[in-house]
Amino acid sequence: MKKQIKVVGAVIRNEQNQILCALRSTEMSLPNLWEFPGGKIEEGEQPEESLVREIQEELDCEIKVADLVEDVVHEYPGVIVNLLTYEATVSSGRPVASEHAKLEWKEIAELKELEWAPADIPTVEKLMK
Ligand SMILES: Nc1nc2c([nH]c(=O)n2[C@H]2C[C@H](O)[C@@H](COP(=O)(O)OP(=O)(O)OP(=O)(O)O)O2)c(=O)[nH]1
Ligand SMILES: [Mg+2]
Repeated sequence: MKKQIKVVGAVIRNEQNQILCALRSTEMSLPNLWEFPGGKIEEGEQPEESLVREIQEELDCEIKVADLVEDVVHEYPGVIVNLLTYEATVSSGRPVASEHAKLEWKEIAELKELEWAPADIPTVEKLMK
């Protein structure tokens, strides 16, 4: 059976209603694709807790997590990913990329111009509705 992983991603919005988009680096899996920053849920964690932890690790800032945006199951060649995306805002600090190649704040209308990781596309579509 294919490995299944549970992953959380943050749809971080600023005061101008822009969304923080993160480009995966060449050292990561799915290189050069855009994603909502986040990562794997660890044992015993609630998804919201994982997201706060992952954003602290990856972006060195604190977020406040709000509503669920999408719950997507996507089958990649080697793994099945269950991606939960949540609305979030920065509550302390400023996002700085430590693992990603870059971070960009984008207008909702600009999101479709980026090349997203496949599991993220339903979230992007939901945001554009
Ligand atoms: N974080 C995140 N991962 C995603 C998204 N879309 C998507 O397909 N993935 C995939 C890529 C990875 O195979 C998997 C987990 O992502 P990850 O590399 O961020 O995991 P992580 O932060 O826990 O990092 P690590 O411990 O494995 O180094 O989910 C997304 O929007 N955000
Ligand atoms: Mg990650």
